[in-house]
Order: sequence, then C-alpha cells, then structure tokens
Amino acid sequence: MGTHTLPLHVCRVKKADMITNRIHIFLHGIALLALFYYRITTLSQIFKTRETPLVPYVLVFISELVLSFLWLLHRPSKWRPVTRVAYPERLPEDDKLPPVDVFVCTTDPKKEPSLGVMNTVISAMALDYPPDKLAVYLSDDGGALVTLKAMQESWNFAKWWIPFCRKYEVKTRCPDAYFSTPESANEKFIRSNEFVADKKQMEKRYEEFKESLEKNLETIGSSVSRDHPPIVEVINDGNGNGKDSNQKGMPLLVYVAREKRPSHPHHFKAGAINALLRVSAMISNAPYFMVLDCDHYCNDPTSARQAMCFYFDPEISSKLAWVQFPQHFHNISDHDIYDGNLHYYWREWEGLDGLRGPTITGCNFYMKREAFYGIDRIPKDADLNHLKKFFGSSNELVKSTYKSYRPNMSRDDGNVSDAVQKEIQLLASCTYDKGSEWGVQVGAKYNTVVEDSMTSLILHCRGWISVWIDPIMPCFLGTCPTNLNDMLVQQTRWAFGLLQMALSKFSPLLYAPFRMSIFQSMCYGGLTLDPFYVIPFYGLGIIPQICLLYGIPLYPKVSDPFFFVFAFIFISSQLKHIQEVVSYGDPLRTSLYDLRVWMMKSGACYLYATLNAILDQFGLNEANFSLTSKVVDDEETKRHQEGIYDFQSSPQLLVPLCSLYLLNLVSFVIGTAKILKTDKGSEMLSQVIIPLFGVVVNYHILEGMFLRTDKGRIAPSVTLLSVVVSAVMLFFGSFVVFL
Ligand SMILES: O=c1ccn([C@@H]2O[C@H](COP(=O)(O)OP(=O)(O)O[C@H]3O[C@H](CO)[C@@H](O)[C@H](O)[C@H]3O)[C@@H](O)[C@H]2O)c(=O)[nH]1
Ligand SMILES: [Mn+2]
Repeated sequence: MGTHTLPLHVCRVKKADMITNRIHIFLHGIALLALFYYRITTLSQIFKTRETPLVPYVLVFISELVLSFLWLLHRPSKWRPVTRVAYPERLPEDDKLPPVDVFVCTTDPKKEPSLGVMNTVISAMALDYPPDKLAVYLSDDGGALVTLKAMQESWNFAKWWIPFCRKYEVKTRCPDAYFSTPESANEKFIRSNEFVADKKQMEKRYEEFKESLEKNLETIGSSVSRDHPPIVEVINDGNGNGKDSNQKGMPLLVYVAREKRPSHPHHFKAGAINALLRVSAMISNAPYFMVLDCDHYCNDPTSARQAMCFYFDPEISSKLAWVQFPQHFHNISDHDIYDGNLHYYWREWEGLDGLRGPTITGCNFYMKREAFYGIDRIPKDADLNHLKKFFGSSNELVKSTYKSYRPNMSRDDGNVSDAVQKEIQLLASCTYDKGSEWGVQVGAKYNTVVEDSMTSLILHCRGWISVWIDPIMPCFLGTCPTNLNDMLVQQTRWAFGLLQMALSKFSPLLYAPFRMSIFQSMCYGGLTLDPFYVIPFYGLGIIPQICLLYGIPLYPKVSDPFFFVFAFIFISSQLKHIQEVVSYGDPLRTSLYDLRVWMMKSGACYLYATLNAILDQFGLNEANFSLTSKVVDDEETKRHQEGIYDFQSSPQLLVPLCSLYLLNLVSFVIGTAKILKTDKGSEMLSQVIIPLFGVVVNYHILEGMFLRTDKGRIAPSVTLLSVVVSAVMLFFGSFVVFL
C-alpha cells in the first residue's frame, strides 16, 4: 500500500474516561441542585425564625456556590478527552518540508546557568530536520556577555556533536542528558569499535566544552545588563569566507539581545518573542516557529516532523495555528509532592484537545507565523501605510509578511549584509513596538505575565484551532521547581496573570462566548478563575470550624435525608479526583499530593494573586516576572527525591497555611470534646469531619511545624507567628459568627 494513503496522524477519543466523566457530571450535578434547594429553603427558614446566626450560614453557602461554579466551568474539559499519535515517517520527502525557526529564551545566567541553556540550544540545533531549513535563535534578555561567548562555544561543540548524532542515529541529542544516562546509540552501532572510540572522543570534547563555559564564567562573570543597545550576531566560524566543510549540515545559529533601557517597558517573555519574530523575519523567516524555555531541551528530535504531520493534513492545515507538546520534566521524583509535572493541567488539556484545541503553554509549541502575526485580520488590499500601522515602521518587515517573500540572507556564507544588520538594529530596538500593533493584534500579547494563555485566547477567538500531542517518548524535558517556595512563587505568578486576564476586557466568560463555542469559553473561564478557589478554601476552612467551637450547626443532621446529599458530593468529588489521577497513569498517592498542592495553592498563591490583582485594578501593583530558578541544589534535590516537603519558604507564603492548619486542629480537638459532652453529635458531625479532613490531609504541615528538626522544616518563628495569627482569626471569626 502506498504510504500516501495512510493517515499522517490519528486522534482517538478516550471512551472509558468520556463515559465516566459524563455520568459523573450528571450525578454530581443533580446532587448540587439538591444542595442548593436545601440551602435556599433553610435560609428562608432562618430569615423567619432567626434561630441560627445568618452570616456564617450565608458565607458557607457563598463558598459552596463558588465551588460549584468553578466545578461547572471545568466540566467541558472533561467532556471529550482525546489522545493523538503522529506518524512522521509518512511525511513527504525532506525537500518538501517547510523551514522552521526555533526560539529559545533566557534571561539571567545566575538563575539559568549557561550550561543548561546551551544544552537546550544544542539539542534544538540537533533536531532531526533538514539543517538548511532550521534556524535556532537565542534571546538573551540579560544581554550577558557570558551567554554570547557560550553561544560561540556551543557552535564549536555542535559542529562535532551534530554529525555524531546523525552518524549513530542518537536519540537523545541533548549532550548533558546523553552523557548522564547509560542509553547510547542505535543498537546496530553499540558494539562497533568505531562508535566506542567516537563516543569517547565526543565525551572528551563535551568535557572541554563544559570547562570553557566555566572559564568564561570566571573571567567574564554573570552580570546582566538592563541598559544596552541591541546585539544581534549570527554565530559562525568567524572567518567570513563562507562555510567550511564542517559547517555544511549545520543549522543557522543566531544570538539576539534586544535593546533594553530602564525607561522602557520590555514586556518580559512576550517582548522577547516578538523581538525574535522580527529579527528572524530578516534572516530566515520560516513559516513556522517553535518556542523553548531555556531549560526545556529537545528530548526526542522528531518533534518538528511530528508537528508537520498536522500541518500537512489538508483537512485541518488551513485552520491550524499551533501544535502544543506538554511540558515534561527531567527532574521529577517518584514522589511528585509539588505536582511538578503539572498533570493537573495536562489532564484537562486532553479535554481541551477534544474541543477546539489546547492553549499555548508558554513553550514546546510549533506555531504558524501567519497566525501569530494575525495576517487574517488585515484587509487583503491593505496599502503599505496600513500595514505599517500593524507591523511598525520597517518596510523590510512589512515585505517579509508577504507570502512570496524570501529572506535576503544567503545561508551559504553565514553573514548578514550591512543593510540587513541596520534593519535588524531597528527591529530589535526597545522603541520599535511603540505605536504599532505589536503585543496587541500582532505577536505575543503584552501587559500580562501569562502571555501564553492570553495569546491563545485571542487566536482561538479568531477561529484558529490547535492540537495537543503527548507522545510516549516526551519530545521536551524541562526543569521543574523542586522546593515549595519556587512552586508557590511560580503558581502565584500564574494565578495573578490569569486572574488579571479574568478581570480585563478579555475576560473569557464575557469576551469569548460570542467568538468561540460556549464549552471552549467555559474552559478558558475555568482556567482564569481558578484563583477564586481562595473564597471557598477560606470560607470552608474557617467558618464551619469556628461554628463547631460554638456549637452552631451549619449542615443537616445525620437523620436528615439531605445529609446524604452533602456526603455524596464530598465523596463523589474525592473519588472522581482519584479516578482521574489513576486513569491518567499516576500512582494513587499522587491524588493525595495533588490535594495538598491544591490546598497550598488556594491558601497561599491564590490569596496573594487575588490581593495583587485587586491592587492592580487600582494601578497599585507593579508588573513583575519572578523567574523560576533552574539551579540544582543537592540537599534540596535529595529531599525532593525522598518526597519530603521543603518548607524553607518565605513566611508570607507559609503563615496563612500554618495558621489555618492550627485553627482546624484546635477546632477539631475542642469541638469534638465539647460535643461528646452534649448530645449534638448528629447535627455537628459534618463540622467535625471537615477540620478532621483538613488536619489529616495536611499532616505534612503538622510534621513541619512540630515534629521535624531538619533544615527543611517550618521555622519556629513561622510557627509562632501562625499561632498568633490563628488566635486573631479565631477572635475576629467569633464576632462574624454572631452577627
Ligand atoms: O523577561 C523575561 C522573563 C522570562 N523570560 C524567559 O521565559 C521563560 C520562562 O520563565 P520561567 O522563569 O522558567 O517561568 P516558568 O514559570 O517556569 O514558565 C512557565 O510559565 C510562563 C508564563 O508564566 C511561560 O512563559 C513558560 O513557557 C512556562 O514554562 C524562561 O526561559 C525565561 O528566561 C524571558 O525571556 N524574559
Ligand atoms: Mn520554567
């Protein structure tokens, strides 16, 4: 059978999950309606009789409403989960493949050590793709000389590394990963003497490469600059006389440090990507580009070909904007206590894929340049001036957006002419965006720290679709936070960005329903409104507990049929979560870790994200992108591997969690003792179970405060402060209860 008759990719609906999810939606939904019925009828009773205090009752009801609303928003992402497989071996010949540009972003050599960044760069250069159609750009937002020098070293190393990978069909093309795992070349070479000798030689060259980076660091230092002109360099052998024989078969490698001036906003990663788009338009101008964070190296070199399987499918290619691969991580431990592998998100992404596609997740995606430019938004007969309103003042850039345009740099001599270099200086300047549509209608969106979600929303609203593919062999592997502080800081940034989006004019529930399907807009709504979990988290983490202390019942008696409604909702949501975790292939314990992460996020990240988002609405919050660290600390890694929480975190993040824990502990102990003396057991049972659940699930916090003595425990000062805060909460809570 001719290969052209076989599909390039296959999409399979996960039937068992789909059916389970739909049945659960139905049953859980009915139970929620029963709960509302109970609350509303009881509330009207309370209004009449005033036997129970009104305020705590209303607060608990509000918490339940918010919780149910968020539950509802997340349902469409469970409606039709799918998985996909691509068959790159069925693609047409190499000469039919389109060019691809790869964009790698880095910012700070202190938090993002050069060796890791360069491994990412080299792995991208070694992608299994025709080298004359591949260009790798590194954006250095730190403008650090040490990074530029490291690029030159990487080029020198890659000249040996890439031929080696090709010759021996090496799968793992990130050198660091290759040399630190026993896996080596294709089996047919593994025993050949030539291979063994070559590998040894390669290993030596890699050691030399590492040493050269270290030496650079010693002599140059890792200082970054926030005040410098644009620096764009095409990396090559430096002789300027055309490629030597070794350079054949090498992709293009370009270093870009856009201009930075303290007085100009630089729009973080979105600004970096947009600068790369413009600079690359002058040099290679590939119709597709791929974005990598500096720590996400290419683990399977076939990702570009896999992505092309979708772009080559005539049924979807005209609507398809991006192909998203998940973020997987090389430093994940067996006990993934911080949900470092982000399965919470990826489980939902399978559902998004079953609708009209996943959002961009910041990196590891292939994008159609045309879609990203928003070219479909520009009238076909637009004149040059109109186009300049979109793309800014550069004639050359405007020209580059025409379909027939060919970049004016010849690949063979590896040099850019002075005229092009001048244009590039303009395009990488910090004022270029001004007065144009960059960051608004063109490119990655500005004024947000979640440029990825924001940009996806707009593209989806314009009718583009996207694809999610999660092959068994991960195509990319990154570095995930291995301590609580980094995890909380990262999650706070995301939550803040998402909430900011929910409060903007692009609020998905208002902006999207007329532009995309209701289901898809609900998914975006769920994503951006997750920080609202802070409301039920504190509502249900404080009110029932304080009421327990005062013997005020908020839930039906055990003998009341509605007791079973509440019990059903609680049990059904826990079981459903467990089912999702297990069916995704994670061990059972992950569902406990997940629950803890959700609680820590709700108690700390969502709290601060919400406060900051409110300040932001009043213009009182300065935009900030707190980088996550990619530096490896041995002791910390050990704790992470063993599944021991590392509580060396700022008190600001820990105190809310510890205070709430103490409040629950006290409420459970005193409350239980009290009801044992009275006959209120039946009407207070739910309120005993709630703090008990919190105390048991978060046992690690108790351990951290009182039982551990190692460096990663919760500092005694934090515990002490939490005691004070929980006492204050109790005190003020008591007033509220009796209002
Ligand atoms: O001003 C900046 C800030 C960041 N970055 C780069 O952006 C990437 C992501 O930053 P990181 O500190 O690793 O943030 P994470 O929270 O780990 O990143 C996740 O979340 C971001 C959005 O918040 C997405 O952009 C990322 O792709 C996604 O991996 C890194 O390569 C940075 O060097 C820049 O280029 N310029
Ligand atoms: Mn990262």
